[in-house]
Amino acid sequence: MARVLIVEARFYTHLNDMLLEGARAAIEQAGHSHETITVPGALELPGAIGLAAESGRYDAYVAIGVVIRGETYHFEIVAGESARGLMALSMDGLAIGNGILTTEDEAQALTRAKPTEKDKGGEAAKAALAMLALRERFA
Ligand SMILES: Nc1c(NC[C@H](O)[C@H](O)[C@H](O)CO)[nH]c(=O)[nH]c1=O
Ligand SMILES: CC(=O)[C@@H](O)COP(=O)(O)O
Repeated sequence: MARVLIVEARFYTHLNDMLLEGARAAIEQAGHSHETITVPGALELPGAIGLAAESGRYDAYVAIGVVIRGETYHFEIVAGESARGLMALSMDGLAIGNGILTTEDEAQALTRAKPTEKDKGGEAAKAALAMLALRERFA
């Protein structure tokens, strides 16, 4: 049984709850255990996963968050840098699923967050588990 850490940027509570539901269901259906920690925003996700990885307690990580375009260039920073940070951690060998939605509006985010629709939380959890399986295969 793998130990999966879900790291959630709690910026849009109602959307996060749906992403979390999907991620937890996917991990449980695969027979693994999970814990969840919360950070303020998507920019904190890579740093939090990096800190958690140093503990050696977890086998895989799922990053959950929602970034919705506003009026300024801030969207590009938050969306791009959070993904870049996760990618850097992946290249260091961590098994990570990226469940950060980056959308134009709330309607796009809602469709993607709902477990009964695009289920991006579940998709990210499955990606993390797939990367863990690959790591074990090449160990
Ligand atoms: N605008 C969004 C943010 N912004 C906050 C940053 O992620 C960060 O917490 C802040 O700059 C302090 O370091 N975060 C989201 O998750 N979603 C957004 O739409
Ligand atoms: C991530 C964003 O773009 C957003 O939340 C910030 O909005 P704004 O650009 O209107 O300050």
